[in-house]
Amino acid sequence: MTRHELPPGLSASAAAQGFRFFQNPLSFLDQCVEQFGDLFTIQFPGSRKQVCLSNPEDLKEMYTGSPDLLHAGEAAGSVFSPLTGWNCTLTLDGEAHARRRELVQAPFRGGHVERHAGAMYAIATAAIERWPRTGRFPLQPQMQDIALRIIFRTVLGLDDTAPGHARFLKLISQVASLGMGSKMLLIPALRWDLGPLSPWGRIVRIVRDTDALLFAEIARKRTDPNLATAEDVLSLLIRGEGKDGLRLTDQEIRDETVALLIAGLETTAVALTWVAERLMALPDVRERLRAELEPLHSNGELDVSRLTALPYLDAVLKESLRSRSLSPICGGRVLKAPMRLREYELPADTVLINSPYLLHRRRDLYSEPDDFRPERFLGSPPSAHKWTTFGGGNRRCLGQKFALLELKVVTSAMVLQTGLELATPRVVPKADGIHLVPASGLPVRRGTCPYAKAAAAS
Ligand code: HEM
Repeated sequence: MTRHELPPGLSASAAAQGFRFFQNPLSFLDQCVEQFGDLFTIQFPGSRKQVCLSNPEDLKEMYTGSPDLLHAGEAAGSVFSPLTGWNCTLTLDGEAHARRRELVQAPFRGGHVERHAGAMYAIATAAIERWPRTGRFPLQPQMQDIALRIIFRTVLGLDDTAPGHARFLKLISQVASLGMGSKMLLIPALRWDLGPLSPWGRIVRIVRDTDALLFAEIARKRTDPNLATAEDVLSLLIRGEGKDGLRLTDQEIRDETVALLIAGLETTAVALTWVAERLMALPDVRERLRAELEPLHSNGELDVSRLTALPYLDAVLKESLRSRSLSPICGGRVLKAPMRLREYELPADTVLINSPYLLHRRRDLYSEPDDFRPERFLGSPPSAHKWTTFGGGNRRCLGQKFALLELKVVTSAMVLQTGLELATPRVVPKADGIHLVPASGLPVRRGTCPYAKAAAAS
């Protein structure tokens, strides 16, 4: 029997659900799954009803369904459009999305991405050198700094020698953290520009200032004699040509760049922090990883071109991304027509969301899910709808290859260069905007590192 009905959900008001979710998203989701099973409905203030999926069969339907029925751009745009606009890969849908994605994906394909490995390694090793030698310090801001400098260099083609680089770095880090952290983006009713001191007014001005720098950089690059050979993403977007022969306008390049900053900066920084946490908490894993890296490391130099071939490093990262989900929920799709899912006929305008947190902890998919076991992924890559860190289907993360390379390079630099130790007995995840981050920024201290000693002695 077909029913036009949503799966069950909490009877609390949207405001109460929103409050509880932002207080503690994990216990909110745990309670829902315990009460209703792996398909339930939630609602937050000012937003549509959301059906939360964490079963691989349901996720397959969502990720492989028709892009005309399932609008991911509309879902993303309802949150991010104040920063990105509605005309970029992240917020477009249908044919326009497919055409744009083809163009913007080119710099993130194999071949292009690997060329950034050397720069990523140089940035990571220089940053690690600057970490405090004594005492406790929070690791998360350090990882944010590395991810920021990597994106500045590889996406914008800029480094510390660029005029005004410090202000540019500050602004893009503010835009990226707004994208991931601001409740005003998640709750449109809070968006009131009451001047530069009001919370939304501040955001509007940060975006305006960043735009001025981005447009100036696009104009500079267009006349740069090195444009034809430059490998940074911005230059490739300027040079890029779609199948229809069309090129991106300055406004479109600006929107795509902001979308890449929002999608790619905080995500990678948080992932790096959790990988570091796992390695500090699990010395056996760390030592096995160090042994795998050793043959690639001589005279203080690492052969980064061989990192992508290391099976244990790859498995450690995938297991870290499984066991420490960056976002409790992600990947919204707005239904443009009713959709059948199990015994439900979901009405148009419902939003489907994925909970990687719930999916990646399913006992029927991952035995003893609380254990950290990279071996799960050794020789058997994660299957599409059972491991959804990067989403799926036609909206799968466009920067996945880039992100995994960055995780591999920075993690290797960290394992080889430092003997980092946890400076807190218990690491608790806490919600920060749409991300789960270690509480207190993950306090750490430097310990001893055999490789650092060898380098100092030689
Ligand atoms: C560990 C790091 C990262 C994680 C976990 C991550 C995760 C995701 C997820 C879950 C989605 C939504 C997919 C869906 O709805 O099916 C997404 C989309 C996207 N990501 Fe990433 N991401 C990461 C890094 C990056 C980086 C480094 C970039 C680029 C610099 C990037 C660019 C994008 C873009 C442009 C989209 C939108 C794709 C589209 O709608 O067609 N991401 N990412």
